[in-house]
Amino acid sequence: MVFTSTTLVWLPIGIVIFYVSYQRLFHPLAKFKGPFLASLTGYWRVYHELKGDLPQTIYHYHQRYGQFVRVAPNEISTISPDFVDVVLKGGPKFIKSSFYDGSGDEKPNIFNVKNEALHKLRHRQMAPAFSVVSLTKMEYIFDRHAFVMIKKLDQIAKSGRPVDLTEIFKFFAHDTNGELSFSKQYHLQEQGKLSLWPPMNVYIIMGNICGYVPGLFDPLQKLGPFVPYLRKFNRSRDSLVEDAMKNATIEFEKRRVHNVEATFEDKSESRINLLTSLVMAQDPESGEMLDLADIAKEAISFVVAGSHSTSASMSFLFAALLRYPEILKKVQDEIKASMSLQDNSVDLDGEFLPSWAGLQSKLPYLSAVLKESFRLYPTVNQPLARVIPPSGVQLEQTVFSSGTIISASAYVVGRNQKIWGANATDFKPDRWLSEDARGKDKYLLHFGQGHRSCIAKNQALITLWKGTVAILQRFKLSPVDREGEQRVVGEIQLNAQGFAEPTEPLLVTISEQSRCMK
Ligand code: HEM
Repeated sequence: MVFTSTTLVWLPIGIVIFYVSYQRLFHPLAKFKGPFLASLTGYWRVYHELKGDLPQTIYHYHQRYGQFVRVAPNEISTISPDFVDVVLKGGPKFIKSSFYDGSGDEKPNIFNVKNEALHKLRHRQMAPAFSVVSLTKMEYIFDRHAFVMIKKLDQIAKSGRPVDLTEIFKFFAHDTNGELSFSKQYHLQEQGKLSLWPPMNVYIIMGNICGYVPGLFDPLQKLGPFVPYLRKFNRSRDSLVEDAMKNATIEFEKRRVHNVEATFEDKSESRINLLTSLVMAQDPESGEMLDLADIAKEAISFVVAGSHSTSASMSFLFAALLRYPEILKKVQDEIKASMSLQDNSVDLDGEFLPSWAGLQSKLPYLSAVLKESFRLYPTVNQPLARVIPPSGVQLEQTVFSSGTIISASAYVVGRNQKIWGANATDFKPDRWLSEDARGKDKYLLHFGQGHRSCIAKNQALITLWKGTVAILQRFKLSPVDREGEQRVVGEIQLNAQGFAEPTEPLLVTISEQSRCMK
C-alpha cells in the first residue's frame, strides 16, 4: 500500500483524535474528573515524580474533585475510608497492579509479587524473622549502631559545629538495616560521607517511573549506558546485587551446607540476623525453603525498601519536633519523667540505651507525635494500587468494575478531613490521645494496611524509637541556618521523588544536657 503525504499527515492526527476522544468520552472511567493529561498517559505521573510533588498534586486534585480522581487512563485515586476497609483489608482477591512491575525483576520478590499464592508462601517463610520476638533477639545490632550515633553526636556537640540531622539518620538507618539484611558492616557513621550512601532512592524513582508507564523498563535499560541518571541506577543496582549475592552465599554455605548453627547467644559477628533468618526460612506447612537467588533478591528488597524509608521517617519526626519547640519540650519532659535506668538496660561501654521492651507504652506522648508525623509526612507515598476483581466493588456510592485500578497514597488519605476533621492539616499530636482517635490507626497508611502491609514495620519502629529516645535523652537541639545562626523552622515541605524526605536539611547545633532520666 502506498501512503500519500496527505495520509501520512492525517493518519497520526486521526489516531490521536480517536485516542483522546475514547479516553475522554467513552472509556469506563471517563466520568471521573482529574487532570486532562493524566487521563491520556502515565507520563503525567512521571513528570510529577521527577518534580517531586506527585502526592501534593494528587491531594490538590482531591480537594478540587472530591473522593475520586482519575490519575491515569485506567486508574482512580481515592481518599475514601472504604478503600482501607474494603480493598486493602479485603485480602488476596485484590491483587497488586502493574505499577509493581516497575522494577523489571524477572522473578518478583515478596514486595512486588502479584501471584497471591506465592506471596502467601513467602510471607509464611519470612514473617517469623520479623516478629517482635525474633527482632528483640537481634536488639544488639540496633544498639550497636545507636551507640555509634550517640558517640558521633557527642563529638559534634563538643565541637560546637552545626550538623545536618538528615545525614546522621541516613548513616544510622543504613548501617543498622545493612547489617540486619546483608550481614555487612557499612561503617557509614564512622566515615560520615554521604557519597558512600548507596543511592537506593534512585532505585525507587526508577521503579516508580517504570511503574507509571508499563513497558518502559526494557527500553530504558537499552539507553542505560548513554544516560548519566540511568548509569547511576545501573551502578546502584549492580553494587546491591553484588553485595547481596556475596553475603547470601557466605551465609548459605555456613548455615545450610556446613550446618553451622546460628544462635542469638553467640558473641561473634556470625550471630543471627535477617539474612540468617532468610537462609533458614521454611514454610511451616510444606517445609519449603528459599533458594540462594531468592534469598539475595529478598535481601536487596530489604535494603532498598528499608534504609531510606526509615531514615526519612526519622527526619520528618525531628523536623516536626524542631518546628514545634513546645512539643519537643513536652516529649523530653515525658522521657525524663517516665524512663528510669532500668528502662535503659542496654549498657554499651558505659552508655545506657533504651531497651525496646515496653518502650512505646512508656512514652504515650512521643507515640502520638510519631503517629502525627507519619500521618502528615509519610515517606512512602507510592500509590497503594490494587486491581478490582471480577466481582467489581462498591466504594462510597460508586461501583467500580473488574480490571479498574484503584489506589490511594498515604499523604492524601492522611489529610482527608472526613477522617481527621476540619484541622486535618494541622500537626496536633493530642488528637491521638483523645477518644476521637479510637479506631483511626487503620487510616494511617505509611506502612500500608492489610495483608500486603510492611512486613518489617517492627524493625523500622525499633530503629526509629531507639535512635530517637537515645538522642532526646542526651541532647538539646537548636535549629540553625547555614551560617550557624539560630532560626525558626518553617512549614515542613516534602520532596517526594522516590521515597519522600524533607526538602530542607535539618541543620542544628547540639549541646549535651543532663541525661533525661528519672
Ligand atoms: C519507616 C520505614 C518503612 C516504611 C514507611 C515502610 C512502608 C511500607 C509500605 C507502605 C509497604 C506497603 C506497600 C504496598 O502495599 O504497596 C511496605 C511493604 C514492605 N516493606 Fe516496608 N517500610 C519501611 C521499612 C521497611 C524495612 C526496614 C524493610 C526491610 C528490612 C521493609 C520491607 C518491606 C517489604 C518486604 C514489604 C512488602 C510486604 C508484602 O507485600 O508482604 N520495609 N513497606
